[in-house]
Amino acid sequence: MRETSQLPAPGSGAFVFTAQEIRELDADLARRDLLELTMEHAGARVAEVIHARFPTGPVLALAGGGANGGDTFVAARHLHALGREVYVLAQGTRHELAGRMRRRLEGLCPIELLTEERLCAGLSKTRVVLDGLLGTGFVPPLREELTQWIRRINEAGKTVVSLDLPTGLPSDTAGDGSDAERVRADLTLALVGFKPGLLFSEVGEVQVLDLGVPPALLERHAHASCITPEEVRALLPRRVRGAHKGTAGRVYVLGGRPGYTGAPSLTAYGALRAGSGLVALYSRAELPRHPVESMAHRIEDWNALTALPRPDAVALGMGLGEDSVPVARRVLSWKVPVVLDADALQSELRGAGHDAVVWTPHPGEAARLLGIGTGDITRDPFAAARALQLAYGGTVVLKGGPSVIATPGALRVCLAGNPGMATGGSGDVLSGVIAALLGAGLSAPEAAIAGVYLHAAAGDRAYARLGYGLIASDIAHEVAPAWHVLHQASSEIL
Ligand SMILES: NC(=O)C1=CN([C@@H]2O[C@H](COP(=O)(O)OP(=O)(O)OC[C@H]3O[C@@H](n4cnc5c(N)ncnc54)[C@H](OP(=O)(O)O)[C@@H]3O)[C@@H](O)[C@H]2O)[C@@H](O)CC1
Ligand SMILES: Nc1ncnc2c1ncn2[C@@H]1O[C@H](COP(=O)(O)OP(=O)(O)O)[C@@H](O)[C@H]1O
Ligand SMILES: [K+]
Repeated sequence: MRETSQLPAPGSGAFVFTAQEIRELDADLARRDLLELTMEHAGARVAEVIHARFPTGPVLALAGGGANGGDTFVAARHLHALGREVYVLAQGTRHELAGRMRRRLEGLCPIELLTEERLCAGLSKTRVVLDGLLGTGFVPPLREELTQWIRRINEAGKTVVSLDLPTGLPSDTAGDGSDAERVRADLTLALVGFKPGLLFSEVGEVQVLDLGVPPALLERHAHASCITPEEVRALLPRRVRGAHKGTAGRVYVLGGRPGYTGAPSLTAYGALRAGSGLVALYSRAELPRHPVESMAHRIEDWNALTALPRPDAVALGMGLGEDSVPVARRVLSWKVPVVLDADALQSELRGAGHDAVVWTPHPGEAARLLGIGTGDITRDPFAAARALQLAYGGTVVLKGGPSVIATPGALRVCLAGNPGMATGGSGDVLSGVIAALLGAGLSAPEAAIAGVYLHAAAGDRAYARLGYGLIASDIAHEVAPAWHVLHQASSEIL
C-alpha cells in the first residue's frame, strides 16, 4: 500500500508521460532548439533540490550512457559550483548531448569509469547518491552489471536521490514489487511530470521538477493529468437562494439483499454528505442502518420501479447480488445519470450503457469486465481504464491508490487519498458522492472527477484524524467538510 507521504500535495496539476511521449516531447524540443536548454535546466534544478534538502557532505553521482546520465553531468557541475564535493562515476556514452555535458564537467571534478570496485569505494565515502544511470530509456530486462550495481547501492544505506526514475523501475507500468532489481530511492526528482511507474509502484517520495517547458507542449504530449482542487472547486454545484430539497438533486440508491445491507446505506450517506436534496433507498432487504435522513423502501419485486417518478440520478449495484443486471438494464433504459458499482459491474452490460453512466470498478471488477487478470489491470491502470471506457462507454473510474479516470477524451489521476481508505465500504461511499454530483447536474466526466477528488480529500481528512483505524462512514462524514473547505477557499490557499 502507498504511504500517505509519498505523493506530492494534491494541489499539483502535474502531467503524466510515458517513455514514448517523453521521446516525442524531446524530439519536439530538439526541433525548436530547446532540448539542450532543457537538459541544462534539469541538471540545475536537481542540484538545487539536492543542495537544499541535503546541504552537507559529499555527493556520489552515477551517470549512465544516455540522457539520464547527461542530466547527471549537469547536476554535478551545478553542485560543484555550489561548493559541494562531487565524485562522478560514469558509463561510456555515445549520446551526443550527454557527451557535451560530460566535456563541460571534465576538469572541474573527477569523472571515472563506473566499475563495481569504484562504486563500492565511492559509496563508503559519500553522504548522498545521485542515481542517474537509467531513466525513461530503460528497456527491460536489466543487464547483469546493472543488477550488481543496484544491489550495492541498496545495501549501502545512503540517502539516494534518483533522477527522473529509480534505475530499474519501468517507466510505463507498475513495478513488480520486487526491490532487488531497482534502486530504492528516498527521493525521485521526476522531470516535467510523473511517469506511470512512479504513480503505481512503491517508490518513496516523488517531486516533479518544472523545467520551463512551454505548457502547450506539455499538454500536447501528455498521457494523463492530475486532478487539481481548483478545477474541482469550479465544478462543485452551487445552490441558488431559493433552492429546496427537490432542486438539489434526487438520488435513488438501488442495492442490498438479505445479509448485504450495509453497502447501500453507506452509499446513501455519501450522497447526502455530497449535497443530495433527497435520497431514497430501494432494496429487497430491510436496511436497518440507513441514514434517518434517507427514505428506505423494501420492495418485493423490482417491477415496482416502473411506477416510481424518475430521479435525477441513480447509484446501483452495491450489495445487490444477481438482481443487478436486470435492474441495471431497466434503469439504463430511463436514460437518467447512473453510477454502476459492485455487483452491477458485469460484462453482460457491455453495450447497454449511455454517456451519463459512471462505471466504478476496483481492479478485481475491472478484470472481470475485461475478461483479463487483475495483475493486467494493476500493471497499467491507465491502459485498463482506457480499455474499459472504449468497451463500455460513459466514464470509467478505476479505483485504487491512486484512482484513475477515463473520460471519452482524457485520462486523469487523483493524487489525493491514502491507504487508510483501503477499508470495506469506502467504494460504496464514493458511488454515493458521484451520484449526488450527477443528480445536481454535473456531466458524467465532471461528476467522476469531482467525486473521486472529494472522496479522496475526505479520506485524507479522516486519516489525519483517525489514521488507519478510519472506517467508511468516517469518509462519508468528512465529505461535507472537505466540500465546504473547497467551496469557501480562495484560490490562493488551495
Ligand atoms: N523532456 C524531458 O523530460 C527530458 C528528459 N531528459 C532525460 O532523458 C532521459 C531519457 O534519456 P534516454 O532516452 O537517453 O535514456 P536513458 O534513460 O538515459 O537510458 C539510456 C541508456 O540506458 C541503457 N540501457 C537501456 N536499457 C538497458 C538495460 N536493460 N540494461 C542496462 N542498460 C540499459 C542504454 O544503453 P545502450 O542500449 O545504448 O547500450 C543507454 O545507455 C530521461 O529519463 C531524462 O533523464 C533530459 O535529458 C531532457 C529533457
Ligand atoms: N491505498 C489507497 N490510496 C488511495 N485510495 C485508496 C487506497 N486504497 C483504497 N482507496 C480508495 O478506497 C476505495 C475502495 O473502494 P472499493 O475497493 O470498491 O471498496 P469497497 O468495495 O469495500 O467499497 C476507492 O475509492 C479507492 O480509490
Ligand atoms: K535514474
